[in-house]
Amino acid sequence: MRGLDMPRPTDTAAWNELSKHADAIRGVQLRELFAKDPARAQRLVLHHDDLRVDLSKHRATDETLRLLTTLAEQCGVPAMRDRMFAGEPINDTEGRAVLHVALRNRSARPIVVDGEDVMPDVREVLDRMRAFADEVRSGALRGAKGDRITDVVNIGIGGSDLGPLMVCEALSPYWIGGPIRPHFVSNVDPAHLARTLHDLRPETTLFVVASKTFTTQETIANAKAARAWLVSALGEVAVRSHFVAVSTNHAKVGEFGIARERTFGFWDWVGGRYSLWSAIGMPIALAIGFEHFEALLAGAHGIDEHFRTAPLERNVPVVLAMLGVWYAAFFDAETFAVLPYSQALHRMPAWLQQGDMESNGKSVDRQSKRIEGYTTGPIVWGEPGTNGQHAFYQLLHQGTRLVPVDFLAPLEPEWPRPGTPEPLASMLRDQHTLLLANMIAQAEALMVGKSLEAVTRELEAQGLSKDAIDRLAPHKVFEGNRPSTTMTFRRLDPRTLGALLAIYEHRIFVQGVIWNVNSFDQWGVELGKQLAKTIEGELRGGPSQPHDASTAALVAEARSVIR
Ligand SMILES: O=P(O)(O)OC[C@H]1O[C@H](O)[C@H](O)[C@@H](O)[C@@H]1O
Repeated sequence: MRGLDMPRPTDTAAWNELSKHADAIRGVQLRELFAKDPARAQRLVLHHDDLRVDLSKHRATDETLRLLTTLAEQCGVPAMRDRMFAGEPINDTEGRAVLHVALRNRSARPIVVDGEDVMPDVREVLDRMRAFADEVRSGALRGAKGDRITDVVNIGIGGSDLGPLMVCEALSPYWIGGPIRPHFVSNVDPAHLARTLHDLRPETTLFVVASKTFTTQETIANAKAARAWLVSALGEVAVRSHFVAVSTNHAKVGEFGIARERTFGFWDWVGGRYSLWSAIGMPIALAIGFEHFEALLAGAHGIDEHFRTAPLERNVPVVLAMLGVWYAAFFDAETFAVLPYSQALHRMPAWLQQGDMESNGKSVDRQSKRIEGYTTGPIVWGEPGTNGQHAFYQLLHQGTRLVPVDFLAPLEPEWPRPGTPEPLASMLRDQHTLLLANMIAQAEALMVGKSLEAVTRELEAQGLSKDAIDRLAPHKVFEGNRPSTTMTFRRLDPRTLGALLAIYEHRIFVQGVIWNVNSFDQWGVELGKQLAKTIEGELRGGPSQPHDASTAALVAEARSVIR
């Protein structure tokens, strides 16, 4: 066995047992489990700080959870987790350590990569971020014409966009009315940049060019255009005071013209999709203030410690991961929906899509063999409640596919804020009550369903004929038995948000170990980038390249309209 070789899940004894157990449980209704054992509502709940994770509505018994924990052990989850924390190069196709946990390590524990503690460097960058964020927020550091900076535009894509964007949206009560408004430009579609700049003034705008590699086509194109916008208004000299960079590639940043003292670094052991905790979090620190950014880190660190030390059967990310494996392996679940009942978390599904699908969307295992006999990462999707209810919940309730879902909600509303006048304040509070009622009801409806008898009785009471009832009733039946996790917490503050996000990151990690894939490379994004370069050349008038007939026709059509 090579260093990182882990057993294929299907070769373990636990998988075999789970497979038999799944056959036995498939016909069991959650309603029956609750009727027989109401105490599961208390027993199958995990806690971390004020986070309550209700697992009782899963198609799982104590025996299921025991077997899933055994599978985690037999697949080497604890060993791999310890290797990650120990700074070993577990991203073996790129020969890199995986240490986003070091970025939020609030303890005095050193974290060593290649014999060197990385914590002093981490702390140094955090100190520089603090100093910079404080100076911009206080107005000590101003624009080229002496104006206060009021707007920060993050230019980045993928991991250099989704994390900070999602966090800034989630924590908007911490910046609305404050000194800095954050904006995010990611798409190479010029509309994204142009529309964002339309409402901004160059004198008061700071650009954060965020790119781990500083070679990403979209980011460099947007950064160059933003620079042209600034220079045409304020001259070349303004670039110094209106641009900062976040990157691991200092040489490329220098070529772009951003000085070293305006560059905030990170390291190749930070994966792009795990980087919001690094200097990639600069727009967060600028918008909400460094102390709140630190609270976010502290929340994530709390989960890191829990993940590292809690027994597997009480370990929140481990149990959540294993339930995901359970449905994918034995219930043909192809997707996984994240449904935050919190408008603030509306970009969380998008962030998680990159985190999960770029990490575990693989079909070759750690032994470089094509994966056979099981599926890997699910399709991740979701929208905030209650919007989703009026869009796709039909399929969740009555579709032919099983979709495990995570419901998430803060019990306290973020609005009204202090000072909101009545009667608006009580109306907003009341809306939050409606929001929670909907979430709890949806989880109940998915699980309990509605039987043919109940539907028939209802239709009879409405006076429908027997014929009409026979025709209509089956359409109104809800099978139920559809599983969900419900995660509730007191408030969506930076600390709780940090904890939530870290849970999902480690969930991805654990599933990657079970499925025996390297969750930390992303070769699957390369081919499209490579082909786009060739086609770009053709669209710009370069010689035609060999393509299939469909691609060649599209290239020809696009060429005919491009000036
Ligand atoms: O931060 P950058 O180097 O600009 O990379 C931005 C993104 O681009 C790539 O396509 C990767 O798939 C992502 O993992 C990454 O987050």
